[in-house]
Amino acid sequence: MAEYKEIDSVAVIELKNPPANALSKALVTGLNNGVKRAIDNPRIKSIVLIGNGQHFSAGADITEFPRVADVTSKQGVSLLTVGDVIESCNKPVVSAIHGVCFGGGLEIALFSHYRLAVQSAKLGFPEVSLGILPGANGTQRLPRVVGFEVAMDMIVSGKPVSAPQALQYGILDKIVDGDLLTAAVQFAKTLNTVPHDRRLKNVPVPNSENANKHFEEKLAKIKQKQRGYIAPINCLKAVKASVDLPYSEGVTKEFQLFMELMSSAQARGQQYSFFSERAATKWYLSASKNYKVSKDIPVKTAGVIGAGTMGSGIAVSLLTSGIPVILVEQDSKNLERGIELIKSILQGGVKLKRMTQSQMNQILQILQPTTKIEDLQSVDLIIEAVFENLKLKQELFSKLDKICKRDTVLCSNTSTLDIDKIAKSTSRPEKVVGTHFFAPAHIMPLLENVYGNHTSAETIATVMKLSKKIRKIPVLVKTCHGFVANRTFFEYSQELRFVVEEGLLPNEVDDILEDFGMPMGVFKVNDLSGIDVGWRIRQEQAIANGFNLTTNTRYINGERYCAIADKIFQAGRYGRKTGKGWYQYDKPGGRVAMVDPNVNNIILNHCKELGLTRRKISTQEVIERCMFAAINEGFRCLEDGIASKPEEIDTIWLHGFGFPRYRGGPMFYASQVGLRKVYERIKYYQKHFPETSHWIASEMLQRIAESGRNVPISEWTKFNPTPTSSRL
Ligand SMILES: CCCCCCC[C@H](O)CC(=O)SCCNC(=O)CCNC(=O)[C@H](O)C(C)(C)COP(=O)([O-])OP(=O)([O-])OC[C@H]1O[C@@H](n2cnc3c(N)ncnc32)[C@H](O)[C@@H]1OP(=O)([O-])[O-]
Repeated sequence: MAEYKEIDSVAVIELKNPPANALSKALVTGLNNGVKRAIDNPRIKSIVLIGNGQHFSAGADITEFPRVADVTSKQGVSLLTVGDVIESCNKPVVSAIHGVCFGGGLEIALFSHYRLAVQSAKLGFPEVSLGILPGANGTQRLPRVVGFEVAMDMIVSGKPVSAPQALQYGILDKIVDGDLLTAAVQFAKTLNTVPHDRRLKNVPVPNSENANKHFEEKLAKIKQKQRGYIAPINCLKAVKASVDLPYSEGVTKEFQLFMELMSSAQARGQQYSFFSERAATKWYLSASKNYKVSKDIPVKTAGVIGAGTMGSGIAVSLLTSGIPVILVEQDSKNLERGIELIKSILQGGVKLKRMTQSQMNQILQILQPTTKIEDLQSVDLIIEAVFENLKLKQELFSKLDKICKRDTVLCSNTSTLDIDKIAKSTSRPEKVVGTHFFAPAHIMPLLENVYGNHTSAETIATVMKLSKKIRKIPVLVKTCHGFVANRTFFEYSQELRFVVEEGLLPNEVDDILEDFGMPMGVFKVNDLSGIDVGWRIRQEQAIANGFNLTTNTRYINGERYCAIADKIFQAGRYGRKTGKGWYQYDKPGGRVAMVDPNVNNIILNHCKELGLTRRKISTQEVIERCMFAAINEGFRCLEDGIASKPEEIDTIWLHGFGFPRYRGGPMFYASQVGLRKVYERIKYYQKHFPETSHWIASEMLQRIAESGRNVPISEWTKFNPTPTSSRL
């Protein structure tokens, strides 16, 4: 766990806990023993701490966090005790850093007397994203090096800094070239004693004159931008304590704030999210087809068909990851519009200093716009982003099948359509796969990849690998209408339309959802995505299923239907783009949503026409109805084998719909409410709304709820009554 060796008069202690040298109890104990051994050996004059493998250390071992008592135990060796041993050691201790030096890893480095790093190293305190704060005195030590303002920014944002930036801030003493160990040992040999100011607890916080002002400003920003999150606030308070209190009292304050977070439900949700994102990327179809063994096809060039908002965003994601793109549109006018869109997205990146003008120009060099689909004949992968129409997509895929080389992977950016039906139009169904991007495609992190019955493991491996390359968080699901994202979101939003039909106004519903932690209420989301888009999808579905959908429709095949959205469409209110939808906007395309009495009239008249008596609906009822409807559908996705584990559903909601990270995702939220209660409430709503089939409880949910025990989320799939896939 921590390997000890001696190079001349220098003791080298190597942190070794693959893959990221997480500071488990065992590693911390090994480190402590190593430092003590070096202290006890009179031949040793200085000590180097270094990481084995790719990183110095990713910080405390998060897998040990559920056992809060272990992490904070005063017994045995903790990060704090080893930190004290390092700092008080009379032999100089040098941390030699490569890869990442995060969280507890950076705290170890700040207990050390000197810090060296290679150019590519990254240093930071990401604890805030796990719902906690740097609890091994990081909030009291970093400000003593970099000053209040920089420490506050680093700890509250959780964003790492590069080695050159860390050198500029004074976190590093030196950046070294060549072999890190050799350089660190050489450096350590030049050191004899530990000067007073090399022990950070002895040093005052520099540049803290305006701390009160910076604190207030930051607090206001957090409350606005990270509404509902408690960790950033406690991080901020802890850093402020470094200015307000002497070191010994500051660390006590840090401990108190740390413990508050550590025992919070938010920290549980955020830490679950960390692991669920990783679990979701691990796909498994069978022993011979899974993320471990299946090989991908390298994607050196790509094609994008359709240069609308989606296609342009997808092209930007590929281009900015260094993948040359051939962009195809049907005519030069649309192509020109797409190129302008791409340029304006890139220009936005230049404005935000995410890239330079010359980097933008280089990116544009690898974009090849064309109106000839034949130009795609030799690309490795194509993503189609044309209008959501099955016939259109089938025709396109059939054409691509004839044009492209045999091993080109054909992806559809469909958000609902059955991948098998698209694949059927080709002679290579094994190469056809869904890549469902979320708008805006160059920003939203989620990529819902969809496999059909014939999609090969090689094709899946290719899109999963590509997703990571283009900085997306991929989740693999099986094909069905709407996949996981839209299947679950549909039930959520449908239930909220019923709530409006029964008594609340759209803005009242949106306020409740935003207080719950959603970044935007569902009606604002509708306005953003376009009321006309939803209307068209409903109409297409109606036509496909052979019924007529009008503003008078109340039931479809005995199922309750709410036509208010259709009435909003009929009034020419298509959403933000027309300056009016569920809300009134400051201008077409504007962002400022205002309540519109005309919308309220449409709703009230609708209810009058149908003879519906409106009623008061509580916040609890709104949350239960939309969340439990989505959760029940999530369980059905598991039953149908569309999703293979709850973590996939949660990752989709976190990164596709901005579900609050501190709640973990809808399935995790259900686990926190308790599945017994969720099940009982679903049964209750089924009794009250018998004409809505999404209130028929999933059998899997029922089994878990009736098992009589609190089944952990990791064991839920064992209760699946109809596993349709062999996936784990
Ligand atoms: C009394 C008070 C005591 C106070 C104590 C508190 C001390 C401290 O302040 C708190 C912390 O340090 S909090 C910590 C603050 N630190 C952070 O928040 C850092 C979180 N980690 C990261 O940012 C990224 O994982 C890396 C950049 C390290 C690697 O990225 P990459 O190359 O894309 O790879 P990848 O796929 O991401 O990870 C590979 C594998 O490593 C696993 N794993 C990773 N870190 C782990 C950890 N700390 N632990 C356990 N496991 C960790 C990860 O799960 C995965 O496992 P799998 O089974 O293969 O799926």
